[in-house]
Amino acid sequence: MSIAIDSLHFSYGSQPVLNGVSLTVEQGEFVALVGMNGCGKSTLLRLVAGLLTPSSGSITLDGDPLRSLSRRQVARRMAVLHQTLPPVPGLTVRQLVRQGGYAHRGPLGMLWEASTGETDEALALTGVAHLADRVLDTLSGGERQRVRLALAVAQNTRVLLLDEPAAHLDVRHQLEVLTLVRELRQARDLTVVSVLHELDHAARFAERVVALREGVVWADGDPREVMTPALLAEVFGVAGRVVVDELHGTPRCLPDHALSDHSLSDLSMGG
Ligand SMILES: Nc1ncnc2c1ncn2[C@@H]1O[C@H](COP(=O)(O)OP(=O)(O)OP(=O)(O)O)[C@@H](O)[C@H]1O
Repeated sequence: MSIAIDSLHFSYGSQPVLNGVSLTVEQGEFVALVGMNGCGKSTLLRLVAGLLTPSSGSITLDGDPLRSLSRRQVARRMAVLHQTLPPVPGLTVRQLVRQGGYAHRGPLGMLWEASTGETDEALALTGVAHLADRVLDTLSGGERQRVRLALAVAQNTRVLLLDEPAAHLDVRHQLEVLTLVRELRQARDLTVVSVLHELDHAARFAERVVALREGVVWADGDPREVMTPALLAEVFGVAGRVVVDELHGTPRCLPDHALSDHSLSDLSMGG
C-alpha cells in the first residue's frame, strides 16, 4: 500500500509543527523518519494514522483520501505502534493482543479484533508467547515494548507505522526487534514508516531516510547518500563524521560535539 503526503501543514493551537511536508512512500518500502526532538516526527505519524487532522494538505492511501476513510477502514489498512499500553487493570498480554482494537477504542468503537491464529502468530513472531498470560502492568519496559509490537502485528495490516520501536530495549533486543520488523516487512510485503532516533539503525534497517527540519522534509533518500556530516550539522546540530561500516556497507555516524548556537544560526540562514 502506498502513502502519498502532499503539502501537509499542522499546528497545535498557535504552534506550527509541520509547514508543508510532501512525501510519497511506495508499497513495500521501509522508511526511517529522523530529526531532532520536537521536530514533528510523531505528529507526522499520527496524521498519517488519521489520529490528527491536518490544517491543510492531503494524505492518500493507495490513492484514497485518508479523510474519506472511516476509522475502521483505516485500522484495516494501517497498524500503529502505540507509545503506551492501555491502563486496563488486570489485562493480560493475550487479551490485549487479541482485543487490541477493543482495548484502544472501547466497546462501542471497536476497530478490529485479531483471530486466535493471528494472536498466537503475533505473540510468537515478537517473542512474547511466554508472556501471554502475564498482566500488562507487571512487565518490564522492554517486554512492554515487544508487546506493543505484537499488538500492531496482530492487526494484520499492509502498513506498519512505528514510533521508536527500539525504545527502552537493550542492545540485543533493539537488534532483534528491528530485524523482526525487517523480516515481517519481507514476509508480509509490508510498507513500514518508522521513527528511529538511532541513526545507525536508520541506516542499517531502512532503505530510505527522511529527515525533518523546520516542519519540512529536509533530506530524503538512500541512507548511503543522505547520511553526511552536513546532515548531522543541519538536522541534528552536531559536528561529526560519517564512516562506512564495512560489514554491512551502511553509513555509521560518529557525532563529535554539539554545534554552538552561533554555528546553528549560520546554518539556518544558509538553508
Ligand atoms: N498534544 C500536543 N499539544 C501541544 N503540543 C504538542 C502536542 N504534541 C506534541 N506537541 C509539540 O509539537 C512539537 C512536535 O512534537 P512531536 O512529538 O511530533 O515531535 P518528535 O519529533 O516526535 O519529537 P521526539 O523526537 O522528542 O519524540 C513539539 O514541540 C511538541 O512539544
